[in-house]
Amino acid sequence: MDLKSNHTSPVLADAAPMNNTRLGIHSALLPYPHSGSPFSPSLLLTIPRRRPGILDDVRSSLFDAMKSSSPTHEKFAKESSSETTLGDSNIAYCNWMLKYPSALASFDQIANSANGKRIALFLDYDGTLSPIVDNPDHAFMSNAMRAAVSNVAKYFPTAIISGRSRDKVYEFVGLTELYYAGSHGMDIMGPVRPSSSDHKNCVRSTDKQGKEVNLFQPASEFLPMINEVFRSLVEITKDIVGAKVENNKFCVSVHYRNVDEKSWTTVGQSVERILKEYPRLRLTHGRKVLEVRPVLNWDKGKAVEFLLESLGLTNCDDVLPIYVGDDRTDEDAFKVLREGNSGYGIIVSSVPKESSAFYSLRDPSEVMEFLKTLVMWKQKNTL
Ligand SMILES: O=P(O)(O)OC[C@H]1O[C@H](O[C@H]2O[C@H](CO)[C@@H](O)[C@H](O)[C@H]2O)[C@H](O)[C@@H](O)[C@@H]1O
Repeated sequence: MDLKSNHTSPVLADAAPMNNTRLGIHSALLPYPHSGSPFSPSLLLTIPRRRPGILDDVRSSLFDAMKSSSPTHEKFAKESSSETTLGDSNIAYCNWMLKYPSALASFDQIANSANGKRIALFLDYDGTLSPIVDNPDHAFMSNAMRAAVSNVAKYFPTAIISGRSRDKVYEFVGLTELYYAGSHGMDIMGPVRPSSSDHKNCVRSTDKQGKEVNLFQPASEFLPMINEVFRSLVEITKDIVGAKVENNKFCVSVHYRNVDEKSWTTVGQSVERILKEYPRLRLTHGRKVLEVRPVLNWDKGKAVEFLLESLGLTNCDDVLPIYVGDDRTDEDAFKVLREGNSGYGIIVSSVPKESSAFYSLRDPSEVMEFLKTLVMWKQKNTL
């Protein structure tokens, strides 16, 4: 089966991909050119194509997007002023915290909102539970963090929602008492609920312990395409020193953290060249990573809604979902909670960045403190 077709670039402008999309059915965006799509129409996204003849703009905007995907302290200091010092960037961070207060310093406020409510906890993995490291295969979480997550899960339903493949993130976390969503929410293993079995692409399955679970994989039809594009991306980037392609099952990551900055454009253009042949795939940006994923109206925000529904926690006034994450893909979840006025997003960042979150934490060690504080608060309140 030919998985490709010649359409113009599927690359989305980076800033706010979802704002540039229109929901609805579009036959050209079906994963395969056949009728009777397995997708619910509302899961299909249409994406505006770029005008031809603006290649230079495209190149520089791609490079800018790649550059800004994971700002460092030094970069932020340089951008703030020509004579900045570390003190200035601290001031900028403190100013930023006026808008996104520390979830630790504001814990009493969070606890007040949580009084009499059931907290549901959603945690991103990379940069949230584990520090960002150069080698994605070595992004291990500490035993102390594992213990903190395990403890918090004793009191609140807890799910990990990651861009990694579900198997990989489970391998890193290794806790059976959690729910896991991999591939940016396109691969969810959650509790069995009669309501969620109504969803298309939802099947009963068993987890590694033999427990009955619901498996939701809205992008399952894309699997052959993703595997094919993974191989092409490995091939096209094989001579770029430091580039690494990771197969995350329903999406592919092309890492450029270890690539010399002079070659970042080459990485970006190589990915764009491959994606030109796959109009049903799109490109988004993460932390020094380009993420190739299906054109599907499904993201971490939808995954949160799906899990809440599976847990029987939808439309309940006494539920407070809390989502902790560091990446642009976590913004979809922050938005769902903010727009629904239903819970709190907590952004993990040591530099100021615009976010739909309510609170902030500086790094994974503060995330661990926050999880421990939640447990202590719950224990105190259940005595
Ligand atoms: O949703 P997440 O759990 O945050 O996953 C997002 C991506 O995380 C990983 O990449 C990032 O972390 C790596 C390890 O610290 C780092 O080397 C890389 O530069 C970061 O982008 C993961 O490897 C990707 O596949 C995930 O999509």
